Amino acid sequence: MELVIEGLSKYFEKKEVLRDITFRFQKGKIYGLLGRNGAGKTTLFNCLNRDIKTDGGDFYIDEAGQRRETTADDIGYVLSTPTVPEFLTGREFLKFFIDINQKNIQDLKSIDEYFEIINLAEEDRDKLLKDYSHGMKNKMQMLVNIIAKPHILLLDEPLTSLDVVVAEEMKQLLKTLKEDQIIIFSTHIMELALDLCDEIVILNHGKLELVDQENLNNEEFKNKIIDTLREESHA
Ligand SMILES: Nc1ncnc2c1ncn2[C@@H]1O[C@H](COP(=O)(O)OP(=O)(O)OP(=O)(O)O)[C@@H](O)[C@H]1O
Repeated sequence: MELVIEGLSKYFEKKEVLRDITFRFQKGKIYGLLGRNGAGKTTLFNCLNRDIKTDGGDFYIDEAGQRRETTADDIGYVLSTPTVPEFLTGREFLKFFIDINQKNIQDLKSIDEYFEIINLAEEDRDKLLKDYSHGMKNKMQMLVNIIAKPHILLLDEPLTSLDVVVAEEMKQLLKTLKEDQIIIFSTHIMELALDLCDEIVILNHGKLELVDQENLNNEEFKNKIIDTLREESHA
């Protein structure tokens, strides 16, 4: 399975944020999406999630040469600012999510087993989501996406608010998920991208560009990424 983007463009008034983007993302890989502030990473995710309209181009799923449109079920989107129904407890939210998605969930587990995946303390499971910390809400968002296992997982700066232990657990979890999914992960943290991702993709001048790792060691690769990102500031 591949997510194919062809000639995608997006303007905000006269500002061209995404410029004729063409790229193929492959199943089984975690892609680190790097770009400077305002480069258009969130805009790209919003387009792929159909939250905003594109101004040109197309994207679709290619399954063994068969082209099909993406559906809402294909895509999971974890926002940097988590949005959860604040009036529900963690347990009520999970139960509701599982109830409405039951037919699509493989290997259904108990609610508490799901909480164990994200190491949410027992005392927090019956608290209202409005009283969860930013990191805890983020973990809940990650968890529903882990349960639903969409074909394409878009993660917009998801680990930034997690403490080091949880971030490490999430990284390991993402590595186990990637086999069946395309994971696109935007981050400003270069070490995280290098550590977690199979490919590094830079959003530069409104275009997506794969950074070829060749035989570079981590330090050289890092410098190459910074050089590419720096070039944009002179554009
Ligand atoms: N709804 C909108 N209306 C007008 N301009 C917008 C809108 N959304 C985003 N932009 C502009 O599009 C550009 C890209 O923004 P976007 O949020 O996609 O960047 P980003 O790469 O995610 O940035 P960051 O890393 O800082 O989060 C910015 O110049 C931003 O001001």
